[in-house]
Amino acid sequence: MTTTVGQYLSTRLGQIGLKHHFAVAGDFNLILLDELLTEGSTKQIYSCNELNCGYSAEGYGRANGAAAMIVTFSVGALSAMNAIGSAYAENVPVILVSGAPNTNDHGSGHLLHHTLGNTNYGYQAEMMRHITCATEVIFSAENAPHQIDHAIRTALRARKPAYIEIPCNLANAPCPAPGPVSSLLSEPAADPASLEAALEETGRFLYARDKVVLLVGSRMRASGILDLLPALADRMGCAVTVMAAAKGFFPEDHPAYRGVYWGEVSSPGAQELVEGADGVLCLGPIFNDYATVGWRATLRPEDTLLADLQSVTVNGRVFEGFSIAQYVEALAARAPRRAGSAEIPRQPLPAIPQAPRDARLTNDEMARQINALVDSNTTLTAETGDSWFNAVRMNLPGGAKVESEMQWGSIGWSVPAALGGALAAPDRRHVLMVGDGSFQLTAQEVAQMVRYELPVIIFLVNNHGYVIEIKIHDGPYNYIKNWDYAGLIAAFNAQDGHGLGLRATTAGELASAIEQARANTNGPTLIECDLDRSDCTETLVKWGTKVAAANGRPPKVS
Ligand SMILES: Cc1ncc(Cn2nnc(CCOP(=O)(O)OP(=O)(O)O)c2C)c(N)n1
Repeated sequence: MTTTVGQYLSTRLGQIGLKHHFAVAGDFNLILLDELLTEGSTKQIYSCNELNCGYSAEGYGRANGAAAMIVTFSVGALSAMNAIGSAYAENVPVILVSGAPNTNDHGSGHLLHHTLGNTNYGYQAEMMRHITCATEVIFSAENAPHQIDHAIRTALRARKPAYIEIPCNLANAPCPAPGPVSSLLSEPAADPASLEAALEETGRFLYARDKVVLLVGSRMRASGILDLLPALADRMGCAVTVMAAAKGFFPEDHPAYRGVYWGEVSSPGAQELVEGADGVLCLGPIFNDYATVGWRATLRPEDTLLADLQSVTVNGRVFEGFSIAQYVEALAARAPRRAGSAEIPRQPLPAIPQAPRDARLTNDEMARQINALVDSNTTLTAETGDSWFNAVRMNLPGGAKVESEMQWGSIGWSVPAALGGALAAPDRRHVLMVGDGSFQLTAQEVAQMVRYELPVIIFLVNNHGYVIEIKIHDGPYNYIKNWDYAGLIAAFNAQDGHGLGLRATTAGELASAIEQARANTNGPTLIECDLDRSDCTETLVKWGTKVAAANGRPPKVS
């Protein structure tokens, strides 16, 4: 029984749970795209460019567990690399598939279009090795199944992107048909001795302490066990905090929840709670410069247990040989009760008073009205910028989710990512907060939201410039050309669209726009929120000055 290389790939993508794949056509991938259409396991979704294609796949992978994208060689794949970098940094398994030159051209001395103008076609795969967990260049149809399975299996296990290169003359070449997909989906069993040793050392850490706090980090997105965390909290009876990049990873209506720990820009009481605890059990944290507010929010190593996706470090020992899912599942069944930290009451987030309807729109009023829109079935995507700080200060109902990109932080990510998330989870409400600066990088993907009739509610935060950069370090380079953002929708609709573009300059106009957005279920609603440039969150100002100081550290004199 045989199939073709492209249909083998298509079958596998459907078997691992994808319902869509993203693509931009190019002459090196057209036959491959045909094979995917013929096999039909996943719907082919088109993007305006390969960078947006990658961001959409990354956003889809966050909601769906994995994603795939098909681009053409060199001019397509190199454009997608920024998005694959995001998938790598944010632990999202995106399968990047690139069409490639005909196998007969290798070693022929032929110069090919779209290449660097020499006869070495291997540079793309070499570049991809640095930002993927597996890179497979297919040269024979017979070996293609093994290579495709290896790339997908590795991506799923490592929670990282993988790269597959398919020559244009092999996409419809016959190859062996696939065996059971279980060989791609099975997780390696835990090493019993290592897991037991880690749990025993964890017990010694916890029994020696009373005021222990759980701190949830953004790598937990890749763990697949966020729904297990309340059970662990209930078992231990301790307080739970989340890092900013993990906002929404623990239900905020759970009695143990105590807010976002982000150093001096934490939720009220969270910094004192975490830094005053005699033990912090960290799950999947990323302590980078932004998360530590310029290396100022650091925990005492001797009082920190660090549980990462494939290892646990505690009491000066490191344990591997199991996944964080296996570790947390076992811990939730045997951890000692450590309720001291939960005796400290939760401090509420400062309430934002409702502005009069005719008042000039402010950042606070915008955040208040967006927060009111977020319900238990909402996914809120927050772009790099003051949108991070607006998202972090919101009160989330249980079930609400927040997607951000605080490790990679590539502006423009959020617009295509919100499209991907909306495709992956059509039963949820999708709300996007994106600044004017970021929006200008990937704005055209709103046209694809119109095309695919995705009712994403977009809050375009027009504070007239790169305000996050202004707060870090100002200069003429932070001021951008203003657009008629609401007016863009008319261009994107182009006779056949259901997009809606609205502009809000007062509290009342915003309230009315949100009501219209709720009713617009056949396409995106872009609400341009016009703010004064000086109007941003206090936390952004405080955080920006500290990050600027960290960037400005003088070189060490040796
Ligand atoms: C691809 C990429 N290029 C440049 C940067 C640096 N950067 N980070 N944030 C910004 C400005 C963001 O401005 P907006 O989206 O308007 O956000 P806010 O004004 O802060 O609400 C830049 C220019 C970046 N983070 N990513």
